[in-house]
Amino acid sequence: MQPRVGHINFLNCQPLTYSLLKCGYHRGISLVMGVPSVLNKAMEQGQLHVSPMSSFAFGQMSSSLMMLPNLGIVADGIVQSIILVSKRPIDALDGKKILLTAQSATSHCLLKIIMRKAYKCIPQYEVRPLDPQCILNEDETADLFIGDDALYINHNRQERMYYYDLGNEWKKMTGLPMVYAVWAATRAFAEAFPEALREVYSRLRGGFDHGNAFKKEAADMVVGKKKFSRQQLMDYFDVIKYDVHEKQLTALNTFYTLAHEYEFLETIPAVTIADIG
Ligand SMILES: C=C(O[C@@H]1C=C(C(=O)O)C=C[C@H]1O)C(=O)O
Repeated sequence: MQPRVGHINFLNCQPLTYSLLKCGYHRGISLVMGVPSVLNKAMEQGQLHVSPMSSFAFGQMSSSLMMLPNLGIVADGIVQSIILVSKRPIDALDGKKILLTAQSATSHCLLKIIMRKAYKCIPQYEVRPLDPQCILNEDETADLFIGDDALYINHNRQERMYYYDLGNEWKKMTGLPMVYAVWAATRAFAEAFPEALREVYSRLRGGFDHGNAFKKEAADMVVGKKKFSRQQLMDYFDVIKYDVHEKQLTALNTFYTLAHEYEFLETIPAVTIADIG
C-alpha cells in the first residue's frame, strides 16, 4: 500500500520539495501536490492519508486526525508571505470589503482575529481566487494573499498602498510565533498502519532536515523559474521554520483559544499527537 501524502507546492515548503523530488525522499509514497485549501478538503474527504493542513482546518477536524510531532510551518514575527494589501490603513477597515485568497484557511481566521482584537474592526469578508498581478481591482478595500503570491506582492510594493504582514501583526498582539500549518494523519490510517506512518514521518521530517542543510541547492531548483532572486529565496528560507515544540504548541493553542472566543471555532480543539516511536 502506497500512502497518499499531500504536499504544499509553495516556496514555504521548498526545502522538503527539494528532498522529495531531487533526493529520493518520495520513494514509496504517492505525492499529491496542492494549495492548502485543496489539501484540507482532500483530508476531510479521506482522499489523503497524511498531509500538511492549515492549522485552522486541523482545528475544525481534529477529532478525526492526529498531528505529527515536531512538524509545522512556523514564523516568529515577520513571515513575508501572509500579506494584507490595502487602500486604507488597517485601522480604517471597519465595514469595508476585504477579499480573501481561496488558497487558505488559517490566514482568514488570523486576519479576522487581528481585526477584532487589535483594531476593533469588523470588515466584510469574501473568499475569491485572487491574482497577484492585479490587486485591488474590484470594489474591495483590501486583499489578503498567502504563499508565493503574497511573497511576490511583498517584494513588489506599489505606491499609495498599505502593506501588513500578518505574522508581524500576530507577534505584536501576542508576543508569540504563529503556526500556520501542521502535518496530520487521518486517525484511521494512523491506527491501521503505524509502520507506514512511521516511514512517511521519517521521509517528511528527514526531508526538511536534509533540505535545510542544502538550502542553496533547494533555492537553485527554482531560481529563474519563479520571480524571486536567489537572495530573496535564501532570506525567506531563514524566516520559515518547521519545528514545533512547546512554545509553538502554546502559540497554536492561543490561536485556537482566540478563534473560539470570536466564534470562528465551535470548541477549542483537543490536539492528539501521533506516537511515532
Ligand atoms: C506561511 C504560510 O503558511 C501557510 C498558510 C496556510 C493558510 O493560511 O491556511 C496554510 C499553509 C501554509 O502554506 C504561507 O502560505 O505563506
